[in-house]
Amino acid sequence: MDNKHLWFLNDLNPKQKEICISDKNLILTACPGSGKTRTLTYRLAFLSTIYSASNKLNIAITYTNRASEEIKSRLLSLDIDLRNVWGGTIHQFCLEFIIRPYSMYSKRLSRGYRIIDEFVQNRYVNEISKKLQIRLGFNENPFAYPAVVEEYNKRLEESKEIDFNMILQLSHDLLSQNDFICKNIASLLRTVHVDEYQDTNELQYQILGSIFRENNTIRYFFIGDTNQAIYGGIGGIAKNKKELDSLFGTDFEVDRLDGCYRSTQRVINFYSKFQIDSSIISSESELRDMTGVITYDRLTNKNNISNKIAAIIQEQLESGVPENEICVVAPRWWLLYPISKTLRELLPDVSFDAPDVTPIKYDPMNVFYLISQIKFSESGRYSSLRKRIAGEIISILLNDYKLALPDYVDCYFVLKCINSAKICDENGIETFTNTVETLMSLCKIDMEQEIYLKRAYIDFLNKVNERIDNYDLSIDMESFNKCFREKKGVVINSYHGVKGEEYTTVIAFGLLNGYIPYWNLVYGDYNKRVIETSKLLYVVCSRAKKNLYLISEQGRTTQKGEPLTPTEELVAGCEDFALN
Ligand SMILES: Nc1ncnc2c1ncn2[C@@H]1O[C@H](COP(=O)(O)OP(=O)(O)OP(=O)(O)O)[C@@H](O)[C@H]1O
Repeated sequence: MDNKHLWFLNDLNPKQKEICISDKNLILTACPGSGKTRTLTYRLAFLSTIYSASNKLNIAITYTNRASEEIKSRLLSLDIDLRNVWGGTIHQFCLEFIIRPYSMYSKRLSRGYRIIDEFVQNRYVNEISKKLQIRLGFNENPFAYPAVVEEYNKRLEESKEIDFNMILQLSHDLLSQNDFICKNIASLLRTVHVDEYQDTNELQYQILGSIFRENNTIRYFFIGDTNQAIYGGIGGIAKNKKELDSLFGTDFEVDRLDGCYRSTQRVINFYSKFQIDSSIISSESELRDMTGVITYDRLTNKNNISNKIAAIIQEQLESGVPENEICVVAPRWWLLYPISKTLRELLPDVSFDAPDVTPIKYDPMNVFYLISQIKFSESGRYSSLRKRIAGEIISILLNDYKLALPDYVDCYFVLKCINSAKICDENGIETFTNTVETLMSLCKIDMEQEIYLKRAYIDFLNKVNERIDNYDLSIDMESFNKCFREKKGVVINSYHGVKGEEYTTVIAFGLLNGYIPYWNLVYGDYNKRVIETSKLLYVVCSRAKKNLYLISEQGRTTQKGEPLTPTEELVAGCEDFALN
């Protein structure tokens, strides 16, 4: 391969480059900002370039859709052909490579299935608990009751439904009972990269291991940071070399990246106080020696929090920080929604990339969500994305619902049907129902006969109507278009949602016992509490390049009216640090 095609490798430091072109099975650990994502992206670019004539796939499994979209857009900006690159979450991998192509080998899936979302799951669980006369307490997990689990599973099986978690279990079952499936999938792959591997759960490791054992020429890369393992509560584990060697039946190399290209040394020194496996991190950033701002505010009252944050944003913008380099974070979405609204009112000239309460909730595995995404997003733009979504709609109708579609139905046909459906400016729901009816009729699908598809449609409409009622939303087209509009500006997101991202200025509020750590840890094992809380603080604070504004606001209370107090681990971390 001519070196000029690999020009992008010059953007890496020698260690990153060595890892990028390595042909070993590797566990790569590194501190925040050390270039894990950059190295992973460039490795995909490298593999795609040197094996451009091969169909074998280079897989990147990411924790979130946002992360995989980020990697794909970085690859596109490097002008890399994405044909032999696949990126997505482990659930998407299982659906695309295991469940859809091999559902006929599963008793549970062979007659068709639909994936239910949280809305339907909650409805079922509430109905079942009521029927079984179980009164659920605040925050109580209904699945802790075996009778609920039994009834719930029975109900899903009867109605040919599966939930999100079952995707993994059913994939695992398909692989463990059918060696040929593992072999077939293994023959398609060249490399598998698992980003944020510290958040991988046991079942996910087993799925990946069983594919690898059928073809040990696949190269596996596990990339992560154990200090950022914030999903331990839902089963995330960073397996060590010995465990991975034994599961994959191979010899993994362990390597690490050092140096942080993101933050000032001062920010690093601050967040290092929350490190679990202590190691010294040096700044390699151009900002290295800058002082920036690190403050901790325990005096602002919750009623004044929007004014306080608006003033910080204003000051940052005036000092030249661009909008998209400022981020406001909180531990819970319900804390963020009201702030987004008031910040927009207080700063009408500023754009926000903020959570909006919209009629349609993100649910990319639902065929009706995908139909609405095409109908309500701008039609002239992102033609390759729209084509991909149309392909996904066909795949769900064929594979999940087991429908027979006429031969002429392809991506272009689906797009044409959806685009041609009548728009009703004052009524997004009517526009949506027109669209579904047009598409189904032109694809010769009789919804009255397809009861499972019909049920999914009704559930989708019910959810939209419920959101409109609960949040008092408008039903005009603008309200629906807003669901899919690309957002730009000051980012407003949750602590977990900003993992992997970076901003010049991070403003974090809601740093209170009960929110971080959450109640289950406040009353649980003390050591566990300290570890989990420190990891979350580490993740949040390490997003900042230069400025960090931390706020434990006053005036918030428990449901019983007890005042919430500042997060203890943060108070201790700030004690001997020279704050501004
Ligand atoms: N060799 C390098 N030279 C210059 N900048 C770099 C280099 N490597 C990484 N960076 C920059 O450092 C920043 C952090 O990189 P990246 O996001 O890949 O880190 P990370 O290890 O994935 O961080 P985190 O663990 O927090 O997600 C990015 O802005 C990236 O472009």
